[in-house]
Amino acid sequence: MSVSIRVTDVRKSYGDVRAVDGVSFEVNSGEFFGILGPNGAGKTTTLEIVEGLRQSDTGGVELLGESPWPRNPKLLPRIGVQLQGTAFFERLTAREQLHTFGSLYGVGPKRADEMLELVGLTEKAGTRVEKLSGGQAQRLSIACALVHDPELVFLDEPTAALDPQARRNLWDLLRAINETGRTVVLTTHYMDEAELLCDRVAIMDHGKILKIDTPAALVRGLDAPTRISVDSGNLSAADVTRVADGVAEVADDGAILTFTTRDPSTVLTALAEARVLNGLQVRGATLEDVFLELTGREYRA
Ligand SMILES: Nc1ncnc2c1ncn2[C@@H]1O[C@H](COP(=O)(O)OP(=O)(O)OP(=O)(O)O)[C@@H](O)[C@H]1O
Repeated sequence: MSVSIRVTDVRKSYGDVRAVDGVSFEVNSGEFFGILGPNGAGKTTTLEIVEGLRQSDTGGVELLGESPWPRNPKLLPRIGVQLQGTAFFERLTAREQLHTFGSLYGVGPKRADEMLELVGLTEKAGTRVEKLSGGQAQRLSIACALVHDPELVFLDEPTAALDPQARRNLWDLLRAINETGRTVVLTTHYMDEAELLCDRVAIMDHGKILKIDTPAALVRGLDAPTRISVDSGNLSAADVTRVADGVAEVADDGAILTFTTRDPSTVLTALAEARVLNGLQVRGATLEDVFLELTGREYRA
């Protein structure tokens, strides 16, 4: 497997703020790689340094075997960058926007129209960019990042501010892009998005990478108990401990009774026999629990 991106001990400060504080990671060719962290974690700054849009204070970046800084024109046709807060040319239609972007790379109008189709915007081809919805604008900006068929795509919080349906549609699109063999690097502050899309995730906070692994391995590494909840009213917290051995952290908020166990089979069997499974929800650990374990605090995007 070849390495597309190699980042070694990169640092960047803005005055007193250490935005990126000794970050190292590698991204393999064809991988879907995520940088996950709350607001201000340093994701965008890291990405901009890797893309060659920003100079690091110290440390090294190798992008497709080249140095992205100082600005490296050889890399431009090979990478696609979708920026946070899309900057479109004003007063152009979606199609004109994409044709203009394409022409900067010597890409003809046919390919630009194919991209419009790929992101599901053919019907909006004649609509001015300022009239597009948030989700449509995000998809157009992704089409702009892909129009020259780059082998590596960077997406900075592509689903921020989208409604749940639009996010899901965009996830399908991003998956399809990765399945064509392109390397995708995405930043996000959505745990579920990282868990669902990424082959590997770097969890970032306060300018540092806390851990990198597959979402499954990160969660497995926690060895966390299973969380079970049922409607309260059918049994009290005291009943739970009586009904089933090995439960802990019993909490009743008046509507839902929640507790944890390391022996879900036995507990669920006991609850079923006691006929108190109404409203049952069973949840394993998530990346949210991983973040809590790593930082000692709840995740706040
Ligand atoms: N141009 C800048 N000048 C000064 N400080 C900056 C600048 N850009 C970022 N910062 C600061 O650096 C830190 C990291 O910011 P960055 O945008 O990289 O984080 P992020 O993880 O991408 O956050 P978000 O999810 O909000 O985009 C923050 O404290 C931010 O306020």
